[in-house]
Amino acid sequence: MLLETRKLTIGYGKPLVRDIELSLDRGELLLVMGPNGAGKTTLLKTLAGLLTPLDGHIYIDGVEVTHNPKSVGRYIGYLPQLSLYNTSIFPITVYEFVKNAYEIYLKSLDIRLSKNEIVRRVAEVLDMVGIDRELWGKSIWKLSGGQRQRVLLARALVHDPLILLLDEPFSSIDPEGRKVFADMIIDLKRDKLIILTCHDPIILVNQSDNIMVIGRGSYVIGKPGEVLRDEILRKFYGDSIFGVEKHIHIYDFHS
Ligand SMILES: Nc1ncnc2c1ncn2[C@@H]1O[C@H](COP(=O)(O)OP(=O)(O)OP(=O)(O)O)[C@@H](O)[C@H]1O
Repeated sequence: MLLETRKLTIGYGKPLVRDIELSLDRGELLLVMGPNGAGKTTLLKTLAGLLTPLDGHIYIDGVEVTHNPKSVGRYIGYLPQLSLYNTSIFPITVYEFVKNAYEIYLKSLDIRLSKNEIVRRVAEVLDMVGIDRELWGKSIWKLSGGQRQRVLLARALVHDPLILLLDEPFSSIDPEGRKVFADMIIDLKRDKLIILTCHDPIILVNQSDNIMVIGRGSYVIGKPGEVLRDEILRKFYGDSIFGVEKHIHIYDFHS
């Protein structure tokens, strides 16, 4: 298994969700759902080594990484929630944003590449996510929401990680852009494990192997058909769930 957790308890001082047991492999897509404040971002940050779990264990490729965040870096690409990037702190171009992240990664692992190799990889990954070359010199704060998400995806992908953690990647993307972004994710899924938080599972439900719903201190995980059921979702979302024929809709008050 590429990523496993045993009795993982996440939270800030006091537990948000206890005893999370995950067993996930390459080529899989896990959608993580749950109401606002349930702990979705906290889970992703904990798996990314950015937060220390309150209890339990995380294994990548069979090796325990729980208290060794440095060892997680090469495996994981993390796309944070866009809201974190809404304010411009300092001016940085699209190209520099991805290049800086790559250089920091290489330095952290003491990997030496030539300038040309770095330039080639950054160009390759920006092309891969479909960012036109005329945008490369533009400040990332001047991009549209959808373009910025692509740049964040490029940054998450630049070191070719096996695990991609995507925190609400569809926020601020219009329906057409969502479809394009979803197709990119489906393509990446071929040789990676992807864990993605979202409020509306519909867009990727047919490609997901498992769905996890977290909330009220607990969680459930299973095949989409086992989890996306009225009585299960009602447990986590209460009355904000309503079923219409075979579709389940969730009110998204997030934005
Ligand atoms: N740095 C922090 N310190 C203390 N508590 C925090 C911190 N960050 C988040 N929290 C709290 O932890 C809980 C879970 O937050 P988290 O961001 O993981 O939820 P979420 O499920 O991702 O929510 P959303 O759907 O709104 O993004 C919330 O109650 C939040 O206020």
